[in-house]
Amino acid sequence: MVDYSVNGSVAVLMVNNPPVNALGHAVRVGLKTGIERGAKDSRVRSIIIIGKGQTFPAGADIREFGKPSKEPWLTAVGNLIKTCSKPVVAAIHGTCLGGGLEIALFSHYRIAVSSARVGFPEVTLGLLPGAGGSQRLSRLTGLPVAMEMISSGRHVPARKAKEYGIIDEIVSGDLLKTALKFAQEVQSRPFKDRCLRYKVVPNADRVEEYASAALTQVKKKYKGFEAPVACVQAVRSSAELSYEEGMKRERDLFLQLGQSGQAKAQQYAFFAERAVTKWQMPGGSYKTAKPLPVRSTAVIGAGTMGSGIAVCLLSAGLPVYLLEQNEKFLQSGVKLIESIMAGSVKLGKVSMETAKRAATLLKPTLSYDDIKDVDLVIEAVFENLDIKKEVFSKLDKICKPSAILCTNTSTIDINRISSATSRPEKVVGTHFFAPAYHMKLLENIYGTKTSPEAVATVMKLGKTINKVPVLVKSCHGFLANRMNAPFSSEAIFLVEEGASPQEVDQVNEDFGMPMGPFKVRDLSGIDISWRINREVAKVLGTSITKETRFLGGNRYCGLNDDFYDKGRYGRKTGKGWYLYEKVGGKTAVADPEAEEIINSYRQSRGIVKRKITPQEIFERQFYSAINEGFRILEEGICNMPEEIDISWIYGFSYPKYRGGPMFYASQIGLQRVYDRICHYHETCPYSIHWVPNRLLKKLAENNVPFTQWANHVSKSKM
Ligand SMILES: CC(C)(COP(=O)(O)OP(=O)(O)OC[C@H]1O[C@@H](n2cnc3c(N)ncnc32)[C@H](O)[C@@H]1OP(=O)(O)O)[C@@H](O)C(=O)NCCC(=O)NCCSC(=O)CC(=O)CCCCCCCCCCCCC(=O)O
Ligand SMILES: NC(=O)C1=CN([C@@H]2O[C@H](COP(=O)(O)OP(=O)(O)OC[C@H]3O[C@@H](n4cnc5c(N)ncnc54)[C@H](O)[C@@H]3O)[C@@H](O)[C@H]2O)C=CC1
Repeated sequence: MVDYSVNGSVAVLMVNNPPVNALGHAVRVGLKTGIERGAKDSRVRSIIIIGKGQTFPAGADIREFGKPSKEPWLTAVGNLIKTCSKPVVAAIHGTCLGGGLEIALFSHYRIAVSSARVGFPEVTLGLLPGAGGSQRLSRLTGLPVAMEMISSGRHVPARKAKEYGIIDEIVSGDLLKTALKFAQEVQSRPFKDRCLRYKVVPNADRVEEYASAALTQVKKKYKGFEAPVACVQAVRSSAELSYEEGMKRERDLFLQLGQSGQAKAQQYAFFAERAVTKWQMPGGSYKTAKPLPVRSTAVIGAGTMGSGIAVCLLSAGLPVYLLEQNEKFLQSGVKLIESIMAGSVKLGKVSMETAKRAATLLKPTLSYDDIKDVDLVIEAVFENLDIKKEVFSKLDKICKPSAILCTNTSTIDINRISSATSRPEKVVGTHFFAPAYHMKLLENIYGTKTSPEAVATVMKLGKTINKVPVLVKSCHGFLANRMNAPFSSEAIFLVEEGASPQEVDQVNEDFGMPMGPFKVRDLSGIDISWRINREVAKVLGTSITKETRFLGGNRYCGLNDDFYDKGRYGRKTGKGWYLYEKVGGKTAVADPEAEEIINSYRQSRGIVKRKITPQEIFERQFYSAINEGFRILEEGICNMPEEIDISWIYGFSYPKYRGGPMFYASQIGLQRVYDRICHYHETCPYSIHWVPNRLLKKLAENNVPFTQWANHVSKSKM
């Protein structure tokens, strides 16, 4: 795990623990023995720590967290480095993160190649640097930088790290060779004063000012997360306490966070995000299918979603033909793209160069002839099967045979769309979430005839455009929207029965959702849900009228339709469930006119308003979604609960510190969740989504641990 060799007068400790050289127990033992050996070795006058392969250690081995800790701890290894009688040089490439940066900061010198990145990402795992990082970094960089770096987990490029004082020298050429030269040079220099613990924290007297600014910022930016606040407190203690006391404070905070549910959930989410990349479908998987190259693209429909999708592609440097049905819509799409880009530049999310390049890569058109040679097309026209079929039939005729034809439909079964083409194997769903340029989820959907090659192509595309792709099998609503349907319907039923949209939204926001379901409806457009409901009715061979109380045997509430009829489509019309300051406004306030629509809806149907508790609001929305999640697993729409949780985190901004709805259910206890679902099945019997799921029942009765749920999933997908 750590290879010891001597080159002239320099000992080289080469960490060899692929893929990221994580500081697991064996590596810590190896480093300890290596330093001890180097200190005793009479040939050796200085020591290098370096990573083999891709990277310097990228942190502790996260898989060891929560298990009984085994000595030596990282702090003990670090103390050996710090007090070593010979100078220790950390030679950095790749990612020097978390425990890796702790090791580097314990070392007497740090050199790095320019492509290296350093950081303390512990906060993203619900933790803080636990081996003294919060005490040492501030002594190097000063309090504001240390507070920002540690509470954000940001990876800092080597050059910036040099400006901050973290890196002593940026080097080029072969890292080991350069490090050997450097390590020889420093042998004659005094190095005891290089030990960071003896340094004074710069501007320590301004700690109150810095800490209060940092706390205000993190509470706003990372609302609900415990770790960022603790990170600021830990750094703060480096200025307020002695080094020893500061170390103790950091350790106490680390242990507190380590025991919190948030850390467990965030660490689960870390591995879940990686697990979903290992996709499988009948006839292929991430291991066997090869993606086709995507060098040029087209987006059909330049509305809300089409424009956002175009921005994603353009930002990744891909040329985009933007095709609309007429000049007016085309121009408004182009304007939308320009304004999204300008907004992203203003927020520092996109560089000016990227925005300028994007403008040259965008090719607005009204002609299908222009797109005949593109590698991949994404359709984002109205959510109407007939229109989509017409578009796909045209694409089939015009596009080159190898082109991948994608649809951004939010609900329609891919098989119904691909049936309009002669190449259903090339048709795949690429479902973006609104706003497409911001939300990270890309729900990729395969139909019965979609080829693994087409799937591999859109899974890779997802990574290229910086999304988190999750693969699901086609069904009505797919994974995310199918689960969201009961969640969202229950929100309306609750208002129908007596809650206000504000009360429902508040419960969701208190739980950690960034926006309640009514604010979300206003954002995505009440006209969109209106259209979706009509499509559902069409599939069911029926239609929706003022009298509709059941759709397909399921409870139906027409409140959304009343808002639609009044032209209240949400933000886009300046009013929906809320009132906005202007058309396209963002500030939602309660609107007496909306309340009036709700009241008259209730009156006209003889509904007597009742008081509904926050607990009932929470359970009816989240538990109905969880029940649907188990149905999705049971049917093999996805392979594992991680795919559901990641879809919620990146598609609906579900709070990562709760892990995702399925993980949350495992923490509540499946028996309790199952019992409450049975209760609502009795009290709200008119919704199919309350029929208690059999898989959930089985897992609850047998007390099956979360890690084994996937073994009970239908294998029809493989
Ligand atoms: C490094 C990356 C940026 C690389 O990204 P990429 O190339 O995209 O690869 P990935 O697909 O992400 O990863 C590849 C593969 O590697 C796995 N992996 C990655 N990182 C880790 C890891 N750190 N541990 C384990 N496994 C890892 C990943 O899962 C993939 O495998 P797969 O899942 O099978 O596909 C990127 O990977 C990345 O960002 N990684 C995480 C970096 C990170 O977060 N680092 C920080 C970790 S936390 C840390 O370092 C904290 C510490 O060091 C704490 C030390 C404190 C010790 C002191 C405690 C004091 C109290 C103890 C006292 C107790 C006793 C008492 O006194 O009572
Ligand atoms: N709005 C949302 O939150 C989300 C919507 N979706 C899906 O994305 C698709 C598009 O939705 P929005 O962008 O919201 O709709 P939109 O109404 O904002 O835009 C649709 C655009 O398609 C154009 N169009 C219609 N027929 C066309 C044709 N034959 N050829 C070329 N252009 C045509 C229209 O002129 C319009 O500009 C739908 O399938 C919807 O279900 C998916 C995820 C989220």
